Amino acid sequence: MDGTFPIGARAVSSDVTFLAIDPSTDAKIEPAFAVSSQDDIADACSLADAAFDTFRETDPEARAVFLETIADEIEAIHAPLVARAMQESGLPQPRLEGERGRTTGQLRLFAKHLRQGTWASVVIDHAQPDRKPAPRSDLRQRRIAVGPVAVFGASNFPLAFSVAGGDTASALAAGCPVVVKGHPAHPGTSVMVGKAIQAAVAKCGLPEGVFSLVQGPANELGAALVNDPRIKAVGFTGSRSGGLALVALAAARPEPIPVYAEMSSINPVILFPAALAARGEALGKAYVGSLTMGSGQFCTNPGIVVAVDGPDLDTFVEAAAAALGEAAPQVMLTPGIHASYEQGVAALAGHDSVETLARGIDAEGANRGRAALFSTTGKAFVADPALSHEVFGAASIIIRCADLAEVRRVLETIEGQLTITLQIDEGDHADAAALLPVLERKAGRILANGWPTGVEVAPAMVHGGPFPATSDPRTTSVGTAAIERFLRPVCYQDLPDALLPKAVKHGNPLGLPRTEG
Ligand SMILES: NC(=O)C1=CN([C@@H]2O[C@H](COP(=O)(O)OP(=O)(O)OC[C@H]3O[C@@H](n4cnc5c(N)ncnc54)[C@H](O)[C@@H]3O)[C@@H](O)[C@H]2O)C=CC1
Ligand SMILES: O=C(O)CCC(=O)C(=O)O
Repeated sequence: MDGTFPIGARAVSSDVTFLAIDPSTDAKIEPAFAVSSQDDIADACSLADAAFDTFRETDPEARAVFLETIADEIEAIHAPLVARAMQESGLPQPRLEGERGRTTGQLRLFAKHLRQGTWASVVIDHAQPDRKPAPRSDLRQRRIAVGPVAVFGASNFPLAFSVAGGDTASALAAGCPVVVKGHPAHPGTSVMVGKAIQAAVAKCGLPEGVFSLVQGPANELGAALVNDPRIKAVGFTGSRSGGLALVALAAARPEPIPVYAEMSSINPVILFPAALAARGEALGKAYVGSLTMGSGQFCTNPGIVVAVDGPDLDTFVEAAAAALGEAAPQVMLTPGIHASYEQGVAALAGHDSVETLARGIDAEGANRGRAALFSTTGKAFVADPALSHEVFGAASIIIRCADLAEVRRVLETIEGQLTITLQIDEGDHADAAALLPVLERKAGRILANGWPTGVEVAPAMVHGGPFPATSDPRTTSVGTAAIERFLRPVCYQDLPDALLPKAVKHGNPLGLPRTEG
């Protein structure tokens, strides 16, 4: 690895460099990586703009082959890539092996989606020259790519939500050139994946500006990228403050653009009475498994549990506290994320209305996240919005409610969520059904008798939700529907066949599915 980053077909170096940090030791890791300059951003955006018209009109099959080639290139560097990602993130090998599989699987799923063709949403309203009182024109609608897209890699998924993650895969599938702003926590991983994409661009004979990667430790870099007039949309996963900063920048541009930011969520889990009575102990153990997985560094982490107080909840709490007390400390992603976790846990521990139920095993060593379990009452939770703020890491609050009406009030109080989980048995169906309309207003995904962590990458998936889970609740950042963020409709009225794009030509040369009327 040589420390350069890919802009179009070039490998760019700089005298200004930065180093990654191994969070398990706080030691700096070689090599030094070039910091991108404002000129590099302008170059990347200019190349992306130049590539746009050619890339967006490639046949779906050509883009499908491109996505598959990226997957192949990433697989070809599997072992060194996983090794570098482990060093830079502190995440264990099996997790990163799985994440690599999810990344390449995601690219291949978008390839399949492109071949299937519904994404183009072709609608043909045939001309009705004899219609009375006025004839109808021939109207043909398809969707085209919005333009070059800026993608911000996430710290907590150095592969699946980073340089070749879901935002990049969906934007490239749509036909948008992509400029990634790599997360400064994993520059080596970013460069390795960025160069794999660069190789795929060359192998597929695509214009070089289809992909570039810029990186560096400063936020200003990301701000400059969002402000570049050639960028037409932004994909982001990270903090609420970061996401909102980008939304504000994008809205203040002379030409405002959409920002699809996935930000904060506390992912309530509701324990309904019959389920709690039947399997409180098992639920307690399983909950801690989901909570402590990956040191809790998932935006889908179960941050609150809501249930009616009583002996059955006590059984759940005892099992959860016992399991959490044995939870081994895990290295967190960055010193900053660890510090902000410690701060969040200290604030909860010091809150007058919050009881600390258990802490995970303590350990020597840098950036070790020690799990934490708290409880409070429904009344206290409703009274203090601070208790519903995300603590990013393995911390969670059990909310003891007086009755199901208070459970409902708690759910009505919370902000928008990525997920809400129901633990239900048949005896709970009526109570759950009564609550469902409230839950639908709050979350992008409602699940029963599972746990929210571990999002399936599939056509029906919604990884989104009302603010602050995301900045735009109408879409998803995971699954094939994510492509819709980067497409817009264009209608062709009475254009001669010779001028029509292939997608809407009379003979349908691309064989795309059509709705005709
Ligand atoms: N909900 C979620 O999925 C996640 C939440 N987080 C939260 O974010 C905190 C910090 O973690 P990070 O991953 O570093 O997230 P972050 O939001 O601070 O940074 C993510 C990316 O956005 C850029 N960025 C942030 N603020 C910016 C600004 N004002 N202008 C331009 N660019 C900006 C950063 O340079 C980085 O590339 C965590 O402690 C945690 O609370 C982090 C990861 C995932
Ligand atoms: O739970 C998952 O698999 C995905 C979580 C996620 O999107 C995130 O943490 O950013």
